[in-house]
Amino acid sequence: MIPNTDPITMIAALVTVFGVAAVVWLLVAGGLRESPWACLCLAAANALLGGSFVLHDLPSLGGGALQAWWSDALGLAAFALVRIAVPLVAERRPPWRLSALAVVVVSTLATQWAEGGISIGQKALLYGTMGVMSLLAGRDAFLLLRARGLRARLSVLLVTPLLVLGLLLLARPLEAFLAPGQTGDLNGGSGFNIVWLWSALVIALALNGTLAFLLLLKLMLEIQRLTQRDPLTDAMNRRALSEAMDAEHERQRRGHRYGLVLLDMDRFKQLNDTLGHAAGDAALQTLVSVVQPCLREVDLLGRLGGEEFCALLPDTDIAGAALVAERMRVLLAAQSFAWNGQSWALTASFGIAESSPDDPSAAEVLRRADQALYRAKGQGRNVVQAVELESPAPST
Ligand SMILES: Nc1nc2c(ncn2[C@@H]2O[C@H](COP(=O)(O)OP(=O)(O)OP(=O)(O)O)[C@@H](O)[C@H]2O)c(=O)[nH]1
Repeated sequence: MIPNTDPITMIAALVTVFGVAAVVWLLVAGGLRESPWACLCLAAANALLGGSFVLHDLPSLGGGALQAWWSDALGLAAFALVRIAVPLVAERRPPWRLSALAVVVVSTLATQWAEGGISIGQKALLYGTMGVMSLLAGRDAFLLLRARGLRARLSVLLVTPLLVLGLLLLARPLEAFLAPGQTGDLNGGSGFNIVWLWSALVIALALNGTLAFLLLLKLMLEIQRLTQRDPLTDAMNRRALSEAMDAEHERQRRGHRYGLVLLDMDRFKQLNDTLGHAAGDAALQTLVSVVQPCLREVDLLGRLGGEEFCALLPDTDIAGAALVAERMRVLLAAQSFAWNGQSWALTASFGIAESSPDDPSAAEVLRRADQALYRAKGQGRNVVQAVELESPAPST
């Protein structure tokens, strides 16, 4: 049951919520330094929404159509900012031109009407645009959450405040059209207005919560990336790859063999000494960009340290690993690498191994691949080598 509250009290509560949220977003923008533009947009959106309600309710301004129009225009600009903020959280280009155009066009058209009194058409245009912007922000947030790997149901749940708010905004002109003159202004204490204000209050809180969650999710994924990725090459780091190898070794108990391709850049120290450390870093990035496309989506590439990398190939035998390694070797040797006008032939040596049910752990498979790599280096580098599994001793 919705309590029968005085609309002025409800509006005061809404203004307080928007005011507090604006301050919190400002503090987050300044203190966290994460997605500052998105946070500033959200601070401004909350401030504008609060301002919109204050303007709506301040009798000292004399009321009238123009004051009401200003109040709605601030609300419109606030929704444009929410629409812009969602892609900004994901560091994507926001549709700011379209949103600004919508604000300018709709405000201009609405001013014309405001001069002759607020019409149902004006309401439909203003609230309709706000509602559509809220729905579009909800859609963008949904796509963002899905792209970050969240399940569809959870994503829908999280963006529900934006969608409900969109529908709530669309309900106002519809209600004005269905019952003209019945409810009119928000200050009127009609049942519809009270329900609308209560819903707006709850959704204002939920909306800010959703947007804060988007930011938190981004931070969590960033932390996860930092703990699992090598910062220079963006390949997996040694610990993450080793965990993936252990998991794959477990899967082997259910009959899934896997292959390893261990690769080590040739004469990397010489490259560093001749062209400099920065050139060495660029060469490592080039190596990853060349070998990564040789892998399937299920394969994983990790940097074990220095100029040594390892590719984990699930459901792959030694022949498959040899094919992948040879493709990598040929592509890398064909890659032209130059630093400050000086070209350098990039090559790598490869050691491959296939898991066996007799291997006690993934470390044993890696040890064989390392043996093979050592052999490849001994054979003059830029070659692929394998170490055959030792066949069990014949029983006597
Ligand atoms: N630029 C750069 N150099 C690194 C990095 N990590 C390790 N190194 C350097 O990589 C070099 C590795 O040298 P070595 O282990 O002798 O290997 P190599 O010169 O490639 O010799 P071979 O493997 O036998 O062909 C060392 O000079 C390290 O300082 C890095 O992240 N960036």
